[in-house]
Parts: sequence; structure tokens; C-alpha cells
Amino acid sequence: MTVTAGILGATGAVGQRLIQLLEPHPDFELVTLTASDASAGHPYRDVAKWRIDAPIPETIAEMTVRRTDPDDIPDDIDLLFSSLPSDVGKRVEPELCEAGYVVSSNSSNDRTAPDVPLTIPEVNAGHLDVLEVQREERGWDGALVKNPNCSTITMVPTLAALDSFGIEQIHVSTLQAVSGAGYSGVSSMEIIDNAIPHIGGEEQKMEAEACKLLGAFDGREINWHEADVAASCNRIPTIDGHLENVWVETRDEITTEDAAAAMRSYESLDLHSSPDPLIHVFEEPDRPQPRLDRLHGNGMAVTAGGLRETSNGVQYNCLAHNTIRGAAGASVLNGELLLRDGWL
Ligand SMILES: NC(=O)C1=CN([C@@H]2O[C@H](COP(=O)(O)OP(=O)(O)OC[C@H]3O[C@@H](n4cnc5c(N)ncnc54)[C@H](OP(=O)(O)O)[C@@H]3O)[C@@H](O)[C@H]2O)C=CC1
Ligand SMILES: N[C@@H](CC(=O)OP(=O)(O)O)C(=O)O
Repeated sequence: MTVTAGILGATGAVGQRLIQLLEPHPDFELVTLTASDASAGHPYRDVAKWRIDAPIPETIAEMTVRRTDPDDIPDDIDLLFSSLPSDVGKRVEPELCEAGYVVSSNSSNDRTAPDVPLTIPEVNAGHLDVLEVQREERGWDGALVKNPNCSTITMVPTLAALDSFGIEQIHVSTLQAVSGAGYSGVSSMEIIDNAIPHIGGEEQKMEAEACKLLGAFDGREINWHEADVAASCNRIPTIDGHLENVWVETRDEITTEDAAAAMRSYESLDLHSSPDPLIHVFEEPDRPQPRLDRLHGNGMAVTAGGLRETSNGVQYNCLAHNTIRGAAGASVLNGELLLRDGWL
């Protein structure tokens, strides 16, 4: 079955990555692109400042961009991928769901709403069933699914792997790439020869989203994990790939070998965009590194290394590609999960 798909915010940085992933995708046929009113009515080629290091697919370049409005989007679209600014997503996504569209969104609005599934398919695919509650309570024929923030996605698969030892406390410090702020988000004068120890709202997102993702769905509610999470977020002058230093305290004793084995054996899924293995663990103490390791598993794998025992847990480093696994690829994978589980 081929699913007809559209992208909301298709001209932006994440929208372009979505095009790159969806145009050759075996399950999805890209038929609609939307952006702001200023871009609507024009050929995609004329209004998108294409920044991906591969040409715009010809079929996409000639498509006319539509308004991001239920009245301007064809009724027969099965799935909309959303990469809108979060204030726009907050207003438009519920309107689209009410109009009957299923939306897989990367935007940060509504990620922690109790009836909105926030999913990393390999970690918490079962949370998707909260959509039944969402439809019942909101009276929607459509549905809204979110993927987490890029820094959160980077660490959570490794934490899920370690949670059989009973995670009680997580401390994380990030080294985040400039692409996370968008093309014009951080100026070159700010970031070259520098590091910026502040990314607005990022720490709070990591702390909340990690607990929701690692929580348990009881058929009605997602009960958040009770681990104590503390994050410190920093921007550094890499282009793509968020590197993170993580300290985990566990209830049960855990050795370096236990932690490496748990990460290596953590299961992937049989979905097109899900890499196998999901987590690659390095023996070399100086890996992972952004430039060398961000494209593991076509940019969808998480890499880890530098494992060390601490007094009551382990310390390690992890890395993922922030605009692929951390954004566009995460939304596409959620689309594949929606298809597998019969929501489309
Ligand atoms: N950049 C990244 O790596 C990451 C970004 N994100 C999140 O993804 C979302 C998109 O980010 P990014 O792609 O960088 O943003 P961009 O600013 O590059 O793109 C925004 C897109 O939304 C459209 N848009 C803007 N305003 C409106 C509006 N009022 N109505 C309809 N469409 C509108 C733009 O269209 P137009 O071109 O016409 O202005 C464009 O297509 C954000 O929520 C961001 O926080 C998440 C993770 C990583
Ligand atoms: N804040 C992230 C990117 C981002 O836009 O995150 P979110 O999807 O939570 O808005 C970064 O700067 O790297």
C-alpha cells in the first residue's frame, strides 16, 4: 500500500530533510508541500532556499507550494509530516487533526500533553495507542503524534537499554551542533572560536521528554518515569550531530560490560528507517565524534562510547545526527509506525 503524504513547513531546514528522506521512500508518496502564505502559490524551487548537499528532486522542484491551511490541503492525503515553527504548529496542527488528517510532527508544541503520543518507535511504540484516548477526548477523526527534541532522542535509546538496572538519576551535558538552531539561528561571529552555554528551553525539554518517553502506558495514561533528570545544554561549532556526556545512577549494580552489552543487544524494529543495530557501542575511548560518527545507520543510529563505572552507575558519551534521527528521520519513522499499527 502506498500512503499519500504531505509536508507542512516544506521549505524550512527540517522540511528539506523530510523531502530528502520521503522522495525515495517505498511507503510514502509525496504529493503536497505547504509553507507560509508568502511562499504559497509559487513553485517549490523558487521559494525554498535549498541547503541540502544533493540536488532538489526534479518532481519536487516543480510542485506548487500550498498554504498551511486545511482548506488548501487535498482531502485524500493519508499523512502530513509537520516541521512548522512551534507557535504555528500549536495553532494549525489541532485544526488539521480536527479536519481528519493524521499528523506526524517534529515541532515542540504539545509534546508533553497527556493524550499526545511522544514516540521513538524502538523505545516506546506502545505509547501510540494513547491515540484512542486522544480521539475519544478531542472528538478528532485525525490524530497527532510527536517525535521528541533532537537532544532528547540522542540519549533516550541508551537510557532505555540501561533501564533494566533501574535508572534513578540521569545527568547530561550536551555539545550541540549549529544546525539545531536552523540555518540562520546562530551567526558565524557568535559561534566560531566559541561555545555557548545556553539553548533556550532545551534543558527543560530534555528533562520532561525523557521521563515521558521512558514512562509506561497503562492503556489509558502514560505514567512518566520517576528518574531525576538534570540537563545542561551547550552549542558548539559543529554542523551536524549532537554529542552528549551522560551520567546514570542505577538501583542495581551495573558494570561497564553490563552497560555495553545492554546497549548492543537493545532491539531495533523491522521498519524501513530503523537501523540495525540501533545503538553502536565503540571500544575506542575517543569515540563517538560528530564528524566521524553522525552518519551511522544512514543518520538514524545512536552511537555510544567512553563507558566507565562510577560509584553507583555508569558514565558514557552518546551521539546522533540531530536533523536526521533527531528531527526529519524521527518523524518519518513515526509515520512508518503509524502505518504498521493501522492508524493510516
Ligand atoms: N533545525 C533543526 O535541526 C531542528 C528544528 N526543529 C523544529 O522543527 C521546526 C522547523 O524548524 P526549521 O525547519 O529549522 O525551521 P525553518 O524556519 O527553517 O522553517 C520553517 C518552515 O515553516 C514555514 N512557516 C513559517 N511560518 C509559517 C506560518 N505562519 N504558516 C505556515 N508556515 C510557516 C516556513 O515557510 P516559509 O519558507 O514560507 O517561511 C518554513 O517552511 C521548528 O519547530 C524547530 O524547532 C527540531 C529539531 C531540529
Ligand atoms: N533546540 C534544538 C533544535 C530544536 O529545534 O528543538 P525542538 O524540536 O525541541 O524545537 C537545538 O537547538 O539543537
